[in-house]
Amino acid sequence: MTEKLKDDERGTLVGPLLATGWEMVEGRDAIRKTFEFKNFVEAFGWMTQVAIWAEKLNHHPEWDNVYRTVNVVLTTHDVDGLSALDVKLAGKMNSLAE
Ligand SMILES: C[C@H](O)[C@H](O)[C@H]1CNC2=NC(N)=NC(=O)C2=N1
Repeated sequence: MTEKLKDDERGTLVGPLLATGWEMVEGRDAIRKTFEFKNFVEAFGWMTQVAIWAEKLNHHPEWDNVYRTVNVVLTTHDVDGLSALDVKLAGKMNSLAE
């Protein structure tokens, strides 16, 4: 069963993500990041790869895409806050965008 991150876990698990452009969402227990790509095809290709991982993890982003920009919010709806799945998917998104 997925659990909401405990306070003492957040520094070690979410902290490193904040150093890579992720930030806390105001008023939500969620993280957000804007990814910029060379063009729409690159952006959509990345979204496609992420979508496959989201299905594999059964954990899905809240995202929108305008041309070469993808705005992403991650949170775990089942626990109404951040979980290890958000950390895992955020890390995967980062590595797929490198
Ligand atoms: C039924 C299905 O397993 C659940 O709705 C999964 C799907 N993907 C999900 N994605 C996210 N971000 N949070 C969830 O709680 C979640 N739950």
